[in-house]
Amino acid sequence: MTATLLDGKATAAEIKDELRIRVKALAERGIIPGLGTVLVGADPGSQAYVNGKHRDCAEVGIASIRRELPADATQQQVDDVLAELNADPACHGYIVQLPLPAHLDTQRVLELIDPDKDADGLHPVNLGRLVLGYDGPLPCTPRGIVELLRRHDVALRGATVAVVGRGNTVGRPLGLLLTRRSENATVTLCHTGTLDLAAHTRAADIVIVAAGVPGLLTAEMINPGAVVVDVGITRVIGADGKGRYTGDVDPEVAETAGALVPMPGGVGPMTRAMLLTNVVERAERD
Ligand SMILES: Nc1nc2c(c(=O)[nH]1)N[C@@H](CN(C=O)c1ccc(C(=O)N[C@@H](CCC(=O)O)C(=O)O)cc1)CN2
Repeated sequence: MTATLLDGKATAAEIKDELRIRVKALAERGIIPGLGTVLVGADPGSQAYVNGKHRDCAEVGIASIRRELPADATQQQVDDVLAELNADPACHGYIVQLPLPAHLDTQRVLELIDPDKDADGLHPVNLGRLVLGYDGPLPCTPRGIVELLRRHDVALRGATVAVVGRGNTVGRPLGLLLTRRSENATVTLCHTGTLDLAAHTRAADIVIVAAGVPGLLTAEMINPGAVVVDVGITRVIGADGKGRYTGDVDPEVAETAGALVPMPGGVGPMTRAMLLTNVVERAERD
């Protein structure tokens, strides 16, 4: 391996240390930040992610508010839980764990979250604020990627960045974030309709892959020395019959890249740290 690994787990731990201090300062003002989670169904992956969020809260002193509904919950039951959290003064921000069961209307659910309590930054009002360059909670994964690169001195100003994937949670908001005046990167947003993906990734200083296609980015597709960020996380069944998570970046990329944000241990822990940051920032505005 030649690439320097940019360790998201260690950076997230640093951020949690900083948040612990800010949470203590809030406590002195009589404010305890509260994060709510809404989990519908019993998908083991989603359960593990929600459990992780509550472990993180306990680590930094944020209060946890958990709401769980069965997989066959009606839209009305979900709407009622959101109305309850919107009205709860102890809840500074909350998330609805995605994906939701197919019979539920994800767009409606995201729109019912009070934009002021939108810890994930995925409400249309907050994504609109991002488009317009206004302040607001930022989506956690894009924010985590930018923060990780910043803390590892990866220059964005003037850099060319290929973002692969145009989803609403990562690719599209990431493109917006990277092209803000404060970041000033030049972004090419690639997607399934892109004709020559490798031509775009090869031309980039930084390649960020959030396509959900295991091994999509191979070593021949990058400029030697490029910075590569693996956002993919797909559950696959290995040759041993056991399930495991795999990223969008082929392992051989580590021989050609200058730096690599790996999966696991890269973007995932940063996503969790940014969720806590969004909640603390919201509580600091009280
Ligand atoms: N409402 C939301 N739903 C979902 C989001 C989200 O940001 N908001 N993102 C993903 C799931 N997710 C958080 O919810 C998440 C996924 C993975 C990780 C993580 O730390 N992964 C590890 C590897 C896997 C593991 O060891 O379990 C890593 O990258 O090191 C954190 C959060 C979809 N749903």
